[in-house]
Amino acid sequence: MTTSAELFEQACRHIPGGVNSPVRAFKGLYRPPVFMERAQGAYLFDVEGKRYVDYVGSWGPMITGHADPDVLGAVRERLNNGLSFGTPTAIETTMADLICEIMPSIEMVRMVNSGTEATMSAIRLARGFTGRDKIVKFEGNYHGHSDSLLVKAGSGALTHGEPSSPGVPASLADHTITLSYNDIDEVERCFEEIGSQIACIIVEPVAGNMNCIPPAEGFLKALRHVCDRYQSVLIFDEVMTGFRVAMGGAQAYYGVSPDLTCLGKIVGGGMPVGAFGGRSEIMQELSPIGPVYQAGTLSGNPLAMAAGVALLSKIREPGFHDALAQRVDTLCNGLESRAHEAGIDMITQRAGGMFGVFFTGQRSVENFAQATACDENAFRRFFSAMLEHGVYLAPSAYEAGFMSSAHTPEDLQVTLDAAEHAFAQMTSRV
Ligand SMILES: N[C@H](C=O)CCC(=O)O
Repeated sequence: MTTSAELFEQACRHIPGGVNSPVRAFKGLYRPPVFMERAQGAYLFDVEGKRYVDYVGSWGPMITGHADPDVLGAVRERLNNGLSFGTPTAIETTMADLICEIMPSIEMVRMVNSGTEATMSAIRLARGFTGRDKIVKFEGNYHGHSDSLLVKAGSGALTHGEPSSPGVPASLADHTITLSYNDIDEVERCFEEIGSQIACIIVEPVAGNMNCIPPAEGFLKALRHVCDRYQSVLIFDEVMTGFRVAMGGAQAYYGVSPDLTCLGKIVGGGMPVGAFGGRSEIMQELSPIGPVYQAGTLSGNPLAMAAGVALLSKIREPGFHDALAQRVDTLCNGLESRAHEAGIDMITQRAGGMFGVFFTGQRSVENFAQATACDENAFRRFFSAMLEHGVYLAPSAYEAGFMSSAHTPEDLQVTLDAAEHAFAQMTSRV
């Protein structure tokens, strides 16, 4: 049997850092990443045969668990027709209709291949529509790895200590204004000064790329008002939150409509898919009807559409998201009470089917400064102990956890038992 450590060594020969996305590398966790062999329901199975209860869910898409038979069946059914045609196909319209029905703020939508493409394209469209260059984003929000957006970013960039990446021209980064998440006064001050130059605000309506930070009361509404006042475009990056915090995404959950929405993860059912859409007036600026260019050889790929349509159709069932949130509550309440009993400063934050664990004595974590002030060492010890006890959490203190409908009460109990062991180990080493 080849171990994860051996596979990692082999991978590092020809793949930078041995991984195809940095967050997978377990950097700073004092051990090589675990190589997985297969996944089923709530579980991952590694190459050495060990089973893990999984709360990463491929970073979000696996909301009904891994290898969902309905999603696999939909892909199988299409497979023999061919992989990709580079022509329109009817299932792209099925997908567009479904998205527009589920998220009424989206009147027109275009499919792309990843969340990064979705946000990058939405920014270009907002700039083209308004004729302005400057964009506002928030510190610790991550919108993929395109140049304009890789400034003071969260996710892997933050995990690896480089929230702003070399390789982004300073002249381009100059157009990106980064403000503090949840600080509406700062947003208002910025717009009072240069509002007429700002094309858009892009925001994660729940900041899931610096752990899990819900919006402060009134924050999203205030962004809506500011954008209306200055005719800037409000973009919700719902790559993570879309179809997860509620079927209609964070915009339904918090009752605020953006002008444009970026989607990814669940919309592709586990295949590489993204989408961006919104008000027709803006979307009609896109080529071939408008002048803003955006394209993709594999965009709207029929297999990917089949997977996405099958998953979206399945999770529309009434009660699905309430049950998911209920599981998150059971898990988070259980973690908090066990940490409390062990005398460990730890809190959880939640939004529908996503959650975060913070090692802090604070009562809540609301922004980048507070998130980065949490005890990363405690997180590392917790992560390692949980892994040892068969629970796979995101290997970073800055990533949200994801629940699926495949997680059973027994899986949650296994997780809470593992946490009890982990907290005991942590206190015995302090
Ligand atoms: N937080 C990232 C995406 O949402 C994690 C996935 C990745 O960067 O590979």
